[in-house]
Amino acid sequence: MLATHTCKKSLSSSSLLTTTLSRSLTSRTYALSLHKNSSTSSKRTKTSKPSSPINSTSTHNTTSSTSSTTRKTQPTLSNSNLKSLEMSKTLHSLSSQEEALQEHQSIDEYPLTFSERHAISILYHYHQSLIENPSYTLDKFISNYLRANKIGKNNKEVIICACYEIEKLYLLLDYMSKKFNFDEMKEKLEISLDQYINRMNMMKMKELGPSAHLLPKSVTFVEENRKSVLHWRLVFALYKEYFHEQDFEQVVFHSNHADSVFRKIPINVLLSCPAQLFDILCEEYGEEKAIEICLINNSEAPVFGRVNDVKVIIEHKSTTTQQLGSAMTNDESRSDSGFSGSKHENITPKEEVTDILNATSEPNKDLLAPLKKKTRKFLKKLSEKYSEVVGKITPSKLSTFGFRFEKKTDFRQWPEFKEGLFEIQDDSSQYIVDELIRNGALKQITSLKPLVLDYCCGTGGKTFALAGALKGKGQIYMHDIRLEKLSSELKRRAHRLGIENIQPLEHDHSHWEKLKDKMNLVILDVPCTGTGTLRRNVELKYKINYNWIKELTKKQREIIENAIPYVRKGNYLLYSTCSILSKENEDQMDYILKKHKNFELVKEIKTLPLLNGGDGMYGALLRRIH
Ligand SMILES: C[S@@+](CC[C@H](N)C(=O)[O-])C[C@H]1O[C@@H](n2cnc3c(N)ncnc32)[C@H](O)[C@@H]1O
Repeated sequence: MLATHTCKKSLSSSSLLTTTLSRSLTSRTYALSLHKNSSTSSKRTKTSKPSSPINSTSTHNTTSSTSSTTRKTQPTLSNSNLKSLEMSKTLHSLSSQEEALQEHQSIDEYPLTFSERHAISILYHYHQSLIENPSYTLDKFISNYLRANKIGKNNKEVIICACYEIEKLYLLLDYMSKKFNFDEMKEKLEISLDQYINRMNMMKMKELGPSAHLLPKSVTFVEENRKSVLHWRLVFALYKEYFHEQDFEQVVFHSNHADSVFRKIPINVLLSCPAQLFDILCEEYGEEKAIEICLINNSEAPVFGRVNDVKVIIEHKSTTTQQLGSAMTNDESRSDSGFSGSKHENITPKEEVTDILNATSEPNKDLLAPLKKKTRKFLKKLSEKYSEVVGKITPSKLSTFGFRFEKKTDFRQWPEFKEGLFEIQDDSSQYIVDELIRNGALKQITSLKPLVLDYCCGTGGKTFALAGALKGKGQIYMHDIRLEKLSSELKRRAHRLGIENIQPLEHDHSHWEKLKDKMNLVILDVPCTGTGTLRRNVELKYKINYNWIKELTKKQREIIENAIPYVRKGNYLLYSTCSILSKENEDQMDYILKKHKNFELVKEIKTLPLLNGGDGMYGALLRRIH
């Protein structure tokens, strides 16, 4: 979700310095304000010696230990003498630090902007928290962090992108930071960190005045974890030096550094791909293809949308679409989306929208062609309104309702998104729904009120993409082991997309028994390694190993066994993953076909992640013969 933010923004762009805090941390501005504000305290501390870069740390340490000692005794500080003693100590150390700071302004070669500091802080804390909670996702961690720190919109995008980019390359950056001699850089970073700590301490002391002994923990925390913070600063500096806003492949294979820096690094580390995963990819695809996949995993993930046919093509009463539609000719606007009037009156005439449900011919891509035409018309209007923000909006060549945004933005704020006229969904995921469900299973189902069970529904991605083909008929049962947690998001999303025929089914629901042998379609979008989506879930690759794959394939088989009894004779089962590993895909198909002789394979699709294209996915449609 967070990954929809742009990564093109420069980490050091001047827009980053717009917050009060970051402005006050810019060395030059800070020195100036210090000069103006500190004349009184300077007078009082004529005797204090200016410190060298090295003893500026010790000055700070003195301050810090004073404040932490004071913190411990704070409850007894009712005596006014004690208070003034404390205050004079604070002012004394404050002014000596000011002098030290002014002297060393020019040395800080690695000053950090507001966003950069937060990005480093996020990565550092995220890696710490993984020790206790290995399944914590970076997405979730960043959301929580940004909310807790009330980070504004402008800074958010830059912080998120920096975190994603660095995490993607972390194996390589970590290796470089440990194996290569970056002593000069390390030394400068150390000075920079000292200066940062000093500045923070002084700012806080000034802010707190007589209560300076209450110096916030965050600053002393940095000191206590100095080594780790320095490590992350080095990782960050290396990222900026070598990879930021540069083509990764060009840098590691073809740049001036390629020979001097990168040649000695093992290939999997160079690609920031853990050894086991790299071996698995090589085994399956050969080394050349494995390298290509890893390079794609290190590239920026494209953003695909899906035009919601439920609202845009089949029926509509949206004011936003009316606005978009008003740019069309009257004829177009009427036939394309029925932009006015009641829901049922506005279902596009049957002859115009292919009736996939009742079609009887063999699967044929052209069946979806009229829908594709309508999709393009809608996208044209969307482009006219937003091209300045998102660049080109290109219709997908693969899926019927899919399109790609050239640039990323916070689409979720657009009225068209809020009204459910489009959804964010990967192109390959849509392609599987088009080919195997819309053009496959649903076309063959004769029931006028089809029953569908989405057994691992998550927040409904696959199901919501097929819902338009049902045109409000039948029933979609939604199940997930985490249903309780997901159900509010599921309902909110369904409501936004205008889908009414869904029914969440709790695990212990009494209906389960009655549903056996009744489903026209069971969808099994099972939990998997996500090896087809690693550029979106950047931390995932570090978790993939043989053991986990073994556990997952076992779990997938259990889910298959649990769900198979619900398929009605003559009807369908869709098995899908966002993995590109045969153990989770073709091997599971072999397992089903061998164990359940009453099923036959109708069609299988596998995609690999593509630069500027869809993710790696697998889908197989099976039919229960008897
Ligand atoms: C790949 S995700 C599904 C994504 C969803 N179909 C979509 O398109 O957005 C897999 C889902 O399987 C669920 N799951 C895991 N174990 C399960 C089980 N034993 N039974 C049912 N669902 C399970 C997970 O909670 C997760 O939401």
